[in-house]
Amino acid sequence: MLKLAAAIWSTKSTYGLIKLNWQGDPCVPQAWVGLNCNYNAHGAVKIISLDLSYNKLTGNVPDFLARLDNLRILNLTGNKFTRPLPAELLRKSKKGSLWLSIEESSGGSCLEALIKREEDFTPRKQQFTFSEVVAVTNNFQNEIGSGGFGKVYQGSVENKQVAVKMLSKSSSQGYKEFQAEVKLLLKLHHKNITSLVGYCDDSNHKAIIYEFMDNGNLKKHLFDGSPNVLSWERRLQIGCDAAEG
Ligand SMILES: Nc1ncnc2c1ncn2[C@@H]1O[C@H](COP(=O)(O)OP(=O)(O)OP(=O)(O)O)[C@@H](O)[C@H]1O
Repeated sequence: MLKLAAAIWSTKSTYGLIKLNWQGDPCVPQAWVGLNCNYNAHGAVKIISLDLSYNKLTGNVPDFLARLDNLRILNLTGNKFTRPLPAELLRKSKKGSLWLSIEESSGGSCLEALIKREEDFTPRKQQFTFSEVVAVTNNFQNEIGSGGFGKVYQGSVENKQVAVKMLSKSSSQGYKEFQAEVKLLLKLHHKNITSLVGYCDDSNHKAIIYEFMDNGNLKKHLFDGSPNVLSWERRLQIGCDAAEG
């Protein structure tokens, strides 16, 4: 455990590959691991995901992995660990607080697994007709911005503020990107990712409806030209939160 912590500190990086000194197994002195971590208020490292896959690791899966409170994704696939796995790891995985991959046959990436898990939980109607979009935006009354897809309008769905992005025919991002964004957001939910409220995929009109984000465009708050520019600590935290999402 100590060696893992030391290795992580030495990278001074929140993402990447590090070399791990695997204690207690002379056959496998080092392993390449992918990790994603950030820091708590006291500067201590919090590991969110750990990818130990395909490192030919043997022996017991260390108990301390179950004590990493922030760990959400643990990929142990493609090793030769002794069974059973630590009971606490299995309990967390069963409870849903940890995505654990151990079998090669389970296949797929962590992202695919997370999406799969969401698919099991979220079947609800999110498709809107164009006339519903017209009603949601009060006939496109309030344009709040424009981006890669086209114009963005403010609206409301069931008394909740929403932002409606209309895919314009001249947009730099086409129907493929539109479909990819909708498909992904339908399945993926994370506190740091703006959630999808719905979409419209009529033959002539395409729209994506998101939850409304107050306080304007983040870009304005991040750059020095802003009158209320945020502190560097705050900006770094926002960067880490966005990357986590
Ligand atoms: N969910 C939202 N809540 C509030 N305002 C939003 C929301 N989404 C977009 N906007 C507004 O619309 C503007 C354009 O957003 P949009 O995401 O289309 O452009 P972008 O940031 O250039 O991204 P991209 O090029 O990937 O589409 C934003 O700057 C913002 O003012």
